[in-house]
Amino acid sequence: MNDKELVAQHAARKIEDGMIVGLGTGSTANCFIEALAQRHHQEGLKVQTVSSSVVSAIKARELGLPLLAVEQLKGLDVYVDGADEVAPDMTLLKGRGFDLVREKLLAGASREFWVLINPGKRVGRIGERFPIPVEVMPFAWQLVKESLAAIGGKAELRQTENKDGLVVTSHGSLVLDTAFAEAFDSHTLDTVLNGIPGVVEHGIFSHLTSAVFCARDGRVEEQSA
Ligand SMILES: O=C[C@H](O)[C@H](O)[C@H](O)COP(=O)(O)O
Repeated sequence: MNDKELVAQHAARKIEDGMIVGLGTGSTANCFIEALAQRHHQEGLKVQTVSSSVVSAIKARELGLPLLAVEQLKGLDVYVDGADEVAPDMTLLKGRGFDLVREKLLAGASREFWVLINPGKRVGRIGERFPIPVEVMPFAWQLVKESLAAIGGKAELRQTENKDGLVVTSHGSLVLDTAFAEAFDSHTLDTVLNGIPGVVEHGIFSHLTSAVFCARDGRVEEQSA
């Protein structure tokens, strides 16, 4: 069993009968969906799920997990997802994929948010390895880019892998990947980004994480808020 499967199974074992479970997006979240489906089928665990992306919804449906639409939700018990960076205070950077808006919506609406990682995701500060993904309304990208420059951010529109077009998120936004030359306080930047007109969402997840489960040397370490 690899680290992603190990940490996914650890999280899936904590799910209880009757819970509404949010499914994240990405390779680690995929392992969790598989582990949860296994418990649902083998142990008769009764859960309802809601997905942060079309990809996760398709996977959940294929594996026979009961799936709710986000529109039906008034809240959920736990949201389980991976992350790109995790700071010591459990602030996250997410959004290397295309599903940032629904990911943050579900994380914020959930009673608990569990983040599944390996030690390679830990950083001293947010933005250490990746630029900050900022989702923008397509017509606003140039003006938002100027606003980001005014606070010290160098923003580039995210291109498709083979550089023949722009990435469009599942929400229909463009992404400005924004690097800051100077170290910044992630909570302050979170607030500042939230206040820029034309910004739909961004990848800093502050004060949302309840627990980080980290697979290391065949064991899972837990860090709780
Ligand atoms: O938008 C992407 C998500 O934030 C993912 O959860 C994140 O990129 C981690 O993905 P993975 O588990 O594949 O490393």
